[in-house]
Amino acid sequence: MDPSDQKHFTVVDYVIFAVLLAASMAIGLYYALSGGRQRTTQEFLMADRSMGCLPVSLSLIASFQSAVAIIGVPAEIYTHGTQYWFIGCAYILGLFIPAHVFIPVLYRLRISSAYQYLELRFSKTVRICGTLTFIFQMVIYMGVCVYTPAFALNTVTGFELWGTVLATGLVCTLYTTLGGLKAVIWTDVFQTVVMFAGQLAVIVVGVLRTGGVSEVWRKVWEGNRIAGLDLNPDPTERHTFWTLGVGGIFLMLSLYGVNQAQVQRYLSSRTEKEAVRSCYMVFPSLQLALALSCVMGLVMFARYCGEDHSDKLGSSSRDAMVIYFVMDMLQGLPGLPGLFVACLFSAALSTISSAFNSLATVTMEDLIKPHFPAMTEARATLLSKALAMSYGLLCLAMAYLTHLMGDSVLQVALKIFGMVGGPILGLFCLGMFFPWANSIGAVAGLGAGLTVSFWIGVGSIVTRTSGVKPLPPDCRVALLSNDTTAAIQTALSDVALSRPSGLKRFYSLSYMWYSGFNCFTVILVGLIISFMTGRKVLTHVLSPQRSSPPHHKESNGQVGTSQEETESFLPEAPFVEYETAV
Ligand SMILES: O=C(O)CCCC[C@@H]1SC[C@@H]2NC(=O)N[C@@H]21
Ligand code: NA
Repeated sequence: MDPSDQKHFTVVDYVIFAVLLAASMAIGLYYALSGGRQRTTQEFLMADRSMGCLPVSLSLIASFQSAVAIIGVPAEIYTHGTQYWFIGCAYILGLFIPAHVFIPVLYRLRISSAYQYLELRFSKTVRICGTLTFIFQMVIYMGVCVYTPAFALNTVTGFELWGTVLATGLVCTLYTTLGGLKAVIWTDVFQTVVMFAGQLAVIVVGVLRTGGVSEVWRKVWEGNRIAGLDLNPDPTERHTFWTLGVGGIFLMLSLYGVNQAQVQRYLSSRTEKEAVRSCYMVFPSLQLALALSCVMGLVMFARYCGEDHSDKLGSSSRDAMVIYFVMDMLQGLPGLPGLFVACLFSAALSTISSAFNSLATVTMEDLIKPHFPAMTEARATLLSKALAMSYGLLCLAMAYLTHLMGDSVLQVALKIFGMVGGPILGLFCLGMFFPWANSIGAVAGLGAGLTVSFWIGVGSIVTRTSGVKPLPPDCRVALLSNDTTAAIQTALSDVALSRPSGLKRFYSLSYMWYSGFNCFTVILVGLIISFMTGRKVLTHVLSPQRSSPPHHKESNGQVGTSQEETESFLPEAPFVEYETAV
């Protein structure tokens, strides 16, 4: 991109960005110096289980609404139209099921790591497998989240790339390490507000500069960006109501039902009711977040009518074009470009800090504490902080790796969730809904699920055949009579989608089905292996009906549940050993 076209920042913009980092830092310091001063893991990792539903719900949004969505969704809408908006239909069951199935089971166990459930239900091995899979998923996802805003900004504005990544990563690591989960949740609240404000500013200015609402509507309507209800049942069709509205439910369950970052927020709520309420409160905010990013894509389309600006942006993807659009809109309005940069980094920081903290929690609870039961609270807290710091640095390394991935960032993130989050969801479903599943079946199921998911995922990258054709690129085309446009569309679609067959068809499964498909693979294989290896029938499973396990008052008034108390809560009924199936 030639320097003359680069959009520059005024001093005000840099100041606003610095204020964002400073405010986040201040919140971190406040929680490092107040309350219990982060001296126990209960406080550092679980916020003393004292949180209310408002901060928890905003923090739940912030955890999986990163710069990837802020940049990737408008690029998606600009290129392919509003079909993606139907993922909003998945939020209904995608939040209702976590609120009434996953939260009751996990909250009553008074655990810190979601994967402790897997040991209680299956075995320590299954727990370790779940934890390692989660760590793998979040480390890659973190890299994408750190890299996205820095790369996009650098392409368009010359904003110092690695300096930004470093500044963001270090500030985030610091306040997460100093202030623990309380700081992470309250910075999430602050950053979510900044995130919405930034997107709203771009939309308002964009609409005003593109001739007003009616003009924008006319252009997006004639640019056939307003998608109808596409009920095409073909699972290889990238975005349809089924892949987004139904496949998206499994994506949501893998994130809002069993992902440690979200489970930890439910567990940090002061009561189970608060946790359920926070889950309900996510719904409107998530719909708002989705609407803002979709509308931003529509305004961008109305502004550029699908023209290709690669001459200005060089080879960079549509993602970078979103930043180009924002700078084009906000140029000359001092402070607004800075607000949008703050919005972008708020989205990134709030996701990364949640990832650090949840990674430190599971590493501590699942991988370290079981081997050092006698470790003192002080040492455990110090170690947790060291872990948060080291994950922070690892994340910077992952950012560089992202540099090497292709694809639109939204697609990369959603594929990661589908490929890795899907099998973990399958593991929890196997445990909660299938009493006759046993540990061997669980491990085998997870292994099969991950194998199949990477087979499809890698296969789809290698055989990138049906590269989805964007809709007609230009408004002018759309201004033709509808049947001409339809004729062009048909011609395009016939040529583009040379119907893949056999294995190629398998590879071209929509990535929005990865979560559901992999979840079912784990369950299916898990059940088959369980039947083959002799069934242990649980007379009752850890289900919502059960009362909470016994717990005792610690000396400092804290409520705790010791390991033996949890075990006493376990289905103590004797396992019934069946003859191994012939
Ligand atoms: O924004 C990201 O970091 C990842 C992309 C969005 C992840 C999923 S999509 C469904 C749900 N809605 C969100 O805003 N985030 C999650
Ligand atoms: Na975020």
